[in-house]
Amino acid sequence: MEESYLGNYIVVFDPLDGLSNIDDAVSTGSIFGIYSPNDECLADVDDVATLGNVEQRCVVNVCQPGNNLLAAGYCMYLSSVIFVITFGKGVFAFTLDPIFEEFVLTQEKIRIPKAGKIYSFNEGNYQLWDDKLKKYIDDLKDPGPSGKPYSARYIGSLVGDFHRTLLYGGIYGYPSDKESKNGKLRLLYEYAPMSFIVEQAGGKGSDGHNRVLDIQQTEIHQRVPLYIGSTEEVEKLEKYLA
Ligand SMILES: O=P(O)(O)OC[C@H]1O[C@](O)(COP(=O)(O)O)[C@@H](O)[C@@H]1O
Repeated sequence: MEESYLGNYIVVFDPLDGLSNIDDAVSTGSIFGIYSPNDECLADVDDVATLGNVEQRCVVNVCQPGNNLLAAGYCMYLSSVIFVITFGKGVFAFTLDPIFEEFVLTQEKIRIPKAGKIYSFNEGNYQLWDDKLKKYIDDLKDPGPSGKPYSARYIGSLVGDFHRTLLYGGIYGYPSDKESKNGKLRLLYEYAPMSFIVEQAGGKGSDGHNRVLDIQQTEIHQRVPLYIGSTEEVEKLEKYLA
Protein backbone atom coordinates (compact mmCIF):
# COMPACT_ATOMS: atom_id res chain seq x y z
CA MET A 1 0.00 0.00 0.00
CA GLU A 2 2.72 2.46 1.03
CA GLU A 3 4.85 1.77 -2.03
CA SER A 4 2.07 3.00 -4.29
CA TYR A 5 2.83 6.50 -3.01
CA LEU A 6 6.19 6.33 -4.74
CA GLY A 7 4.97 5.33 -8.20
CA ASN A 8 7.25 5.59 -11.22
CA TYR A 9 7.87 9.31 -11.27
CA ILE A 10 8.35 12.21 -8.90
CA VAL A 11 6.52 15.36 -9.98
CA VAL A 12 7.32 18.76 -8.49
CA PHE A 13 5.22 21.76 -9.37
CA ASP A 14 4.27 25.31 -8.66
CA PRO A 15 0.54 25.16 -9.42
CA LEU A 16 -0.06 28.88 -9.77
CA ASP A 17 2.96 31.10 -10.07
CA GLY A 18 2.51 34.87 -9.99
CA LEU A 19 -0.56 34.83 -7.75
CA SER A 20 -0.30 38.57 -7.17
CA ASN A 21 -1.20 39.06 -10.85
CA ILE A 22 -4.55 37.31 -10.74
CA ASP A 23 -6.89 40.23 -10.09
CA ASP A 24 -5.36 42.47 -12.75
CA ALA A 25 -5.35 39.67 -15.37
CA VAL A 26 -1.61 39.88 -15.99
CA SER A 27 0.02 36.59 -16.93
CA THR A 28 0.23 33.74 -14.45
CA GLY A 29 1.44 30.21 -14.98
CA SER A 30 2.11 26.72 -13.68
CA ILE A 31 5.59 25.17 -13.61
CA PHE A 32 6.48 21.49 -13.26
CA GLY A 33 9.42 19.11 -13.27
CA ILE A 34 9.49 15.30 -13.48
CA TYR A 35 12.16 13.09 -11.90
CA SER A 36 12.71 9.39 -11.46
CA PRO A 37 12.49 8.22 -7.88
CA ASN A 38 15.82 8.49 -6.10
CA ASP A 39 17.43 5.02 -6.25
CA GLU A 40 19.10 5.44 -2.92
CA CYS A 41 15.78 6.13 -1.33
CA LEU A 42 14.04 3.23 -3.06
CA ALA A 43 16.68 0.84 -1.74
CA ASP A 44 15.53 1.74 1.75
CA VAL A 45 11.89 1.78 0.94
CA ASP A 46 10.94 -0.71 3.66
CA ASP A 47 13.30 0.72 6.21
CA VAL A 48 10.85 2.92 8.04
CA ALA A 49 13.20 3.17 11.01
CA THR A 50 15.84 4.89 8.88
CA LEU A 51 13.71 7.01 6.63
CA GLY A 52 10.64 7.56 8.76
CA ASN A 53 7.21 7.57 7.23
CA VAL A 54 6.15 7.69 3.60
CA GLU A 55 5.98 11.48 3.58
CA GLN A 56 9.61 11.69 4.73
CA ARG A 57 10.67 9.26 2.01
CA CYS A 58 8.88 11.42 -0.55
CA VAL A 59 10.91 14.41 0.66
CA VAL A 60 14.13 12.46 0.09
CA ASN A 61 12.90 11.54 -3.37
CA VAL A 62 12.26 15.10 -4.48
CA CYS A 63 15.51 16.53 -3.12
CA GLN A 64 17.49 15.87 -6.29
CA PRO A 65 19.60 18.21 -8.40
CA GLY A 66 17.89 19.59 -11.49
CA ASN A 67 20.41 17.62 -13.49
CA ASN A 68 18.28 14.53 -12.87
CA LEU A 69 15.16 16.03 -14.45
CA LEU A 70 13.50 13.83 -17.08
CA ALA A 71 11.10 16.50 -18.26
CA ALA A 72 10.04 20.03 -17.34
CA GLY A 73 7.54 22.55 -18.58
CA TYR A 74 5.19 25.37 -17.86
CA CYS A 75 1.79 26.60 -18.90
CA MET A 76 1.19 30.33 -19.29
CA TYR A 77 -2.30 31.75 -18.93
CA LEU A 78 -2.77 34.96 -20.88
CA SER A 79 -4.58 36.15 -24.00
CA SER A 80 -3.56 32.72 -25.26
CA VAL A 81 -2.68 29.66 -23.21
CA ILE A 82 0.83 28.45 -24.03
CA PHE A 83 2.24 25.12 -22.91
CA VAL A 84 6.02 24.69 -23.13
CA ILE A 85 7.73 21.36 -22.49
CA THR A 86 11.03 19.57 -22.82
CA PHE A 87 11.81 15.90 -22.40
CA GLY A 88 15.53 16.64 -22.68
CA LYS A 89 15.56 16.74 -26.48
CA GLY A 90 14.63 20.28 -27.37
CA VAL A 91 11.89 22.65 -26.28
CA PHE A 92 8.41 22.64 -27.82
CA ALA A 93 5.56 25.12 -27.42
CA PHE A 94 1.87 24.36 -27.87
CA THR A 95 -0.99 26.86 -27.99
CA LEU A 96 -4.49 26.03 -26.82
CA ASP A 97 -7.02 26.09 -29.62
CA PRO A 98 -10.22 26.91 -27.70
CA ILE A 99 -12.49 25.80 -30.55
CA PHE A 100 -11.03 22.30 -30.86
CA GLU A 101 -10.08 22.27 -27.17
CA GLU A 102 -6.65 20.92 -27.99
CA PHE A 103 -3.09 22.14 -27.70
CA VAL A 104 -1.57 22.66 -31.14
CA LEU A 105 2.19 22.54 -31.72
CA THR A 106 3.17 26.12 -32.54
CA GLN A 107 6.95 26.19 -32.07
CA GLU A 108 9.40 23.32 -32.25
CA LYS A 109 12.99 23.11 -31.13
CA ILE A 110 12.95 26.62 -29.70
CA ARG A 111 16.41 28.23 -29.54
CA ILE A 112 17.02 31.19 -27.28
CA PRO A 113 19.12 33.91 -28.94
CA LYS A 114 22.79 33.77 -27.78
CA ALA A 115 22.50 37.38 -26.60
CA GLY A 116 19.66 39.85 -26.19
CA LYS A 117 19.39 43.42 -24.98
CA ILE A 118 16.50 43.00 -22.54
CA TYR A 119 17.00 42.70 -18.79
CA SER A 120 14.24 41.63 -16.43
CA PHE A 121 14.87 42.37 -12.74
CA ASN A 122 12.71 43.95 -10.03
CA GLU A 123 14.79 47.09 -9.76
CA GLY A 124 12.73 48.29 -6.81
CA ASN A 125 15.13 46.09 -4.82
CA TYR A 126 18.24 47.87 -6.18
CA GLN A 127 19.34 49.29 -2.83
CA LEU A 128 19.26 45.78 -1.32
CA TRP A 129 21.70 44.35 -3.89
CA ASP A 130 25.44 44.08 -3.52
CA ASP A 131 27.70 46.55 -5.27
CA LYS A 132 28.86 44.17 -7.98
CA LEU A 133 25.31 43.58 -9.10
CA LYS A 134 24.49 47.28 -8.95
CA LYS A 135 27.48 47.99 -11.19
CA TYR A 136 26.26 45.35 -13.68
CA ILE A 137 22.79 46.91 -13.81
CA ASP A 138 24.22 50.43 -14.10
CA ASP A 139 26.36 49.32 -17.02
CA LEU A 140 23.37 47.82 -18.83
CA LYS A 141 21.81 51.28 -18.78
CA ASP A 142 24.88 52.94 -20.24
CA PRO A 143 24.10 53.74 -23.91
CA GLY A 144 27.78 53.18 -24.83
CA PRO A 145 29.10 53.81 -28.35
CA SER A 146 25.97 52.34 -29.96
CA GLY A 147 23.82 54.94 -28.19
CA LYS A 148 21.31 52.24 -27.21
CA PRO A 149 21.18 50.83 -23.68
CA TYR A 150 19.47 47.59 -22.70
CA SER A 151 15.68 47.70 -22.35
CA ALA A 152 14.01 46.86 -19.04
CA ARG A 153 10.96 44.55 -19.03
CA TYR A 154 9.46 43.14 -15.83
CA ILE A 155 6.00 41.65 -15.45
CA GLY A 156 6.58 40.23 -11.97
CA SER A 157 5.37 36.82 -13.07
CA LEU A 158 8.15 34.30 -13.56
CA VAL A 159 6.45 32.31 -16.31
CA GLY A 160 5.70 35.42 -18.38
CA ASP A 161 9.11 37.00 -17.81
CA PHE A 162 10.83 33.70 -18.58
CA HIS A 163 8.76 33.05 -21.72
CA ARG A 164 9.67 36.44 -23.18
CA THR A 165 13.33 35.85 -22.34
CA LEU A 166 13.21 32.44 -24.00
CA LEU A 167 11.80 33.85 -27.23
CA TYR A 168 13.60 37.20 -27.48
CA GLY A 169 16.80 36.58 -25.51
CA GLY A 170 18.27 38.65 -22.70
CA ILE A 171 18.41 37.90 -19.00
CA TYR A 172 15.92 37.39 -16.17
CA GLY A 173 17.22 37.73 -12.62
CA TYR A 174 15.94 37.46 -9.10
CA PRO A 175 19.01 38.22 -6.97
CA SER A 176 19.54 37.70 -3.28
CA ASP A 177 19.61 40.72 -1.05
CA LYS A 178 22.82 41.59 0.81
CA GLU A 179 21.50 40.26 4.11
CA SER A 180 19.83 36.95 3.30
CA LYS A 181 22.05 35.67 0.47
CA ASN A 182 18.94 33.90 -0.83
CA GLY A 183 16.64 34.96 -3.61
CA LYS A 184 12.88 34.90 -3.34
CA LEU A 185 12.00 32.07 -5.66
CA ARG A 186 12.32 28.33 -5.14
CA LEU A 187 14.94 26.04 -6.56
CA LEU A 188 12.96 22.83 -6.74
CA TYR A 189 9.80 23.82 -8.57
CA GLU A 190 10.69 27.14 -10.19
CA TYR A 191 14.38 27.45 -11.05
CA ALA A 192 15.39 23.85 -11.74
CA PRO A 193 12.58 23.26 -14.29
CA MET A 194 13.19 26.66 -15.93
CA SER A 195 16.94 25.98 -16.06
CA PHE A 196 16.35 22.60 -17.67
CA ILE A 197 14.16 24.26 -20.30
CA VAL A 198 16.59 27.13 -20.97
CA GLU A 199 19.55 24.75 -21.36
CA GLN A 200 17.55 22.65 -23.80
CA ALA A 201 17.02 25.85 -25.79
CA GLY A 202 20.75 26.67 -25.75
CA GLY A 203 20.71 29.13 -22.84
CA LYS A 204 22.00 29.15 -19.30
CA GLY A 205 20.67 29.16 -15.72
CA SER A 206 23.01 30.23 -12.91
CA ASP A 207 22.90 31.28 -9.26
CA GLY A 208 25.56 33.84 -10.19
CA HIS A 209 28.45 31.40 -9.77
CA ASN A 210 27.17 27.86 -10.30
CA ARG A 211 25.00 26.06 -12.81
CA VAL A 212 21.52 25.81 -11.28
CA LEU A 213 21.04 22.20 -12.43
CA ASP A 214 24.10 21.13 -10.40
CA ILE A 215 22.81 22.48 -7.11
CA GLN A 216 21.81 19.70 -4.73
CA GLN A 217 18.48 20.44 -3.07
CA THR A 218 18.68 20.30 0.70
CA GLU A 219 15.09 21.19 1.45
CA ILE A 220 11.86 21.39 -0.48
CA HIS A 221 11.31 25.14 -0.32
CA GLN A 222 14.97 26.09 -0.72
CA ARG A 223 15.51 29.55 -2.21
CA VAL A 224 18.47 30.58 -4.34
CA PRO A 225 19.27 33.59 -6.52
CA LEU A 226 18.67 33.00 -10.21
CA TYR A 227 20.01 34.49 -13.41
CA ILE A 228 18.64 32.85 -16.52
CA GLY A 229 18.52 33.52 -20.22
CA SER A 230 20.89 33.96 -23.15
CA THR A 231 24.25 32.31 -22.55
CA GLU A 232 26.31 35.41 -23.32
CA GLU A 233 24.18 37.58 -21.04
CA VAL A 234 24.34 35.17 -18.09
CA GLU A 235 28.11 34.74 -18.52
CA LYS A 236 28.54 38.51 -18.65
CA LEU A 237 26.72 38.82 -15.32
CA GLU A 238 28.79 36.00 -13.78
CA LYS A 239 31.95 37.97 -14.60
CA TYR A 240 30.63 40.98 -12.69
CA LEU A 241 29.76 38.82 -9.68
CA ALA A 242 33.06 36.86 -9.67
O1 LIG B 1 7.17 41.05 -6.82
P1 LIG B 1 8.54 40.52 -6.92
O2 LIG B 1 9.28 40.58 -5.63
O3 LIG B 1 9.31 41.14 -8.04
O4 LIG B 1 8.42 38.98 -7.23
C1 LIG B 1 7.95 38.53 -8.47
C2 LIG B 1 8.12 37.07 -8.54
O5 LIG B 1 7.30 36.48 -7.56
C3 LIG B 1 6.43 35.56 -8.16
O6 LIG B 1 5.22 36.24 -8.41
C4 LIG B 1 6.22 34.37 -7.29
O7 LIG B 1 5.54 34.79 -6.16
P2 LIG B 1 4.49 33.83 -5.51
O8 LIG B 1 5.30 32.65 -5.03
O9 LIG B 1 3.91 34.64 -4.40
O10 LIG B 1 3.49 33.46 -6.58
C5 LIG B 1 7.08 35.19 -9.47
O11 LIG B 1 6.17 34.74 -10.42
C6 LIG B 1 7.71 36.49 -9.86
O12 LIG B 1 8.79 36.31 -10.72
